[in-house]
Amino acid sequence: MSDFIVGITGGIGSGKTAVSDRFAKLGIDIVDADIVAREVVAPDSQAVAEIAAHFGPNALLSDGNLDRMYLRQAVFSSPSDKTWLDNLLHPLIRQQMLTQVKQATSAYCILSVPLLIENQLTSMVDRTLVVDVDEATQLARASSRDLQTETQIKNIMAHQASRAERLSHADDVIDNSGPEDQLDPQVQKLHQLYLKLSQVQH
Ligand SMILES: CC(C)(COP(=O)(O)OP(=O)(O)OC[C@H]1O[C@@H](n2cnc3c(N)ncnc32)[C@H](O)[C@@H]1O)[C@@H](O)C(=O)NCCC(=O)NCCS
Ligand SMILES: Nc1ncnc2c1ncn2[C@@H]1O[C@H](COP(=O)(O)OP(=O)(O)OP(=O)(O)O)[C@@H](O)[C@H]1O
Repeated sequence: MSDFIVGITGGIGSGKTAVSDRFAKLGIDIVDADIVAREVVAPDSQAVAEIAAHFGPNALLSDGNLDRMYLRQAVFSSPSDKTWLDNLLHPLIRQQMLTQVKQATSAYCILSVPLLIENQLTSMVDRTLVVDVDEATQLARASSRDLQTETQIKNIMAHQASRAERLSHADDVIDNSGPEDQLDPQVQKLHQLYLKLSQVQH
């Protein structure tokens, strides 16, 4: 198991995946909460059965997978449904992230979690790295990627920590306001730092 865990966080569309892909290229093991969140709702899982019972058959596609568009619409317009889904999934996601972190073997490992601050998960990590862009950039990038309207993205952002709140928890910050290749030197620099810190930890 890697002894040193770096948590990456950032709002929707901030560039967490673009950053963690670069650490992965350097040989660092990545545990990604968005991927884990999909694993815990595999077709035929207990969680999917509970979701179908709560939201009705429209919440599932004919192949047994979640209808993610339907659910996104449902939970981000109904606080009680969002709380219900979060209460079901967040403990499962947390458990599965812990299992995957234990399997990591690289010098340090990365835990990428959109809701690291919101769900008070900073105690799971040794260091918090925030991927930072302004809200207008988040909106533009997330809406062009996900084919969601800016109103939908704004609504999701309203359920996440503010930029200032997130930055107040940061040990390190990556500025992703420029073109993607400006991430490379920032990731390289932090990689060297994390290699050093993980050695001190031993
Ligand atoms: C509602 C669902 C089905 C919509 O699926 P969809 O494919 O449209 O979104 P996806 O999972 O790719 O999430 C995209 C982004 O939305 C944001 N987001 C997702 N869920 C939440 C949430 N409960 N609260 C705040 N932001 C959220 C995150 O920034 C995330 O990166 C899905 O987001 C979900 O299962 N959410 C509950 C689990 C969760 O909290 N996941 C995110 C962090 S672990
Ligand atoms: N510096 C950049 N310049 C232009 N586009 C970018 C940049 N960084 C990321 N993107 C694009 O913006 C979108 C969001 O980036 P990415 O998926 O890495 O964010 P994320 O934080 O993982 O998002 P989410 O939390 O929504 O999953 C993607 O389509 C990505 O290709």
